[in-house]
Amino acid sequence: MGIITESMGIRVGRQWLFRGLDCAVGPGECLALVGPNGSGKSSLLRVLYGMQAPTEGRVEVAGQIPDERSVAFRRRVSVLLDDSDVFAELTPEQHIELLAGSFGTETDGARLLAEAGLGERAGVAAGSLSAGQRRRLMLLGATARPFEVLLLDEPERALDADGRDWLAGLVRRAKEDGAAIVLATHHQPLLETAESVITLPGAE
Ligand SMILES: Nc1ncnc2c1ncn2[C@@H]1O[C@H](COP(=O)(O)OP(=O)(O)OP(=O)(O)O)[C@@H](O)[C@H]1O
Repeated sequence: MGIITESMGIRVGRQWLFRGLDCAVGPGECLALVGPNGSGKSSLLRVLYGMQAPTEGRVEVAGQIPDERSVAFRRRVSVLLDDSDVFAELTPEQHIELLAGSFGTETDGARLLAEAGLGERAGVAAGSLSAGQRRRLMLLGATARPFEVLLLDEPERALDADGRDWLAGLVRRAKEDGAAIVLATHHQPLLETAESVITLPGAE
């Protein structure tokens, strides 16, 4: 089902970030968004997650008009956006247990945490993790659950070289599992996993 936009535009105040955006991302495909700071990558991802409506045009995600308040929508669409965060009081282990509980899935938390490089830190409060470790936990939170659509805003932020390799593997696996993916990124290996790239022009 994936993601479709038709003649979509977003205006902020009197300024159009972009207009006339037509795109289609099918299951197992990845679209990368690039463009300078302030060009509208995060705004576009927020529209795809139904946090704000587009100013004009049509958007369909996982077969419906995006609406982050809809539980059914949130179960099909997983996100890591620029304001995503961890639960500071809970440990990484507890994050994974919570996720498995709410989706009713069998999850090998110890293996996932070890692969994420969080094995040693699995039992400490997430609030005391380093920025890169928190980022790894957020990425696990977005991917260690079922989803049809995955939206990621600069997922490589705060990750070291090993973390970026691990992230590229997560994205490849999500594609193989049939997810439709849109990610904003400045990281070349992630761009290379994408079938298509949209460059938002930014201020003229
Ligand atoms: N809620 C808002 N109110 C006013 N202006 C906003 C709002 N959200 C975004 N903007 C403006 O819209 C423009 C696009 O912002 P956005 O965060 O989408 O860009 P971006 O491409 O993700 O940037 P970056 O690469 O810095 O993350 C910016 O000029 C920003 O100031």
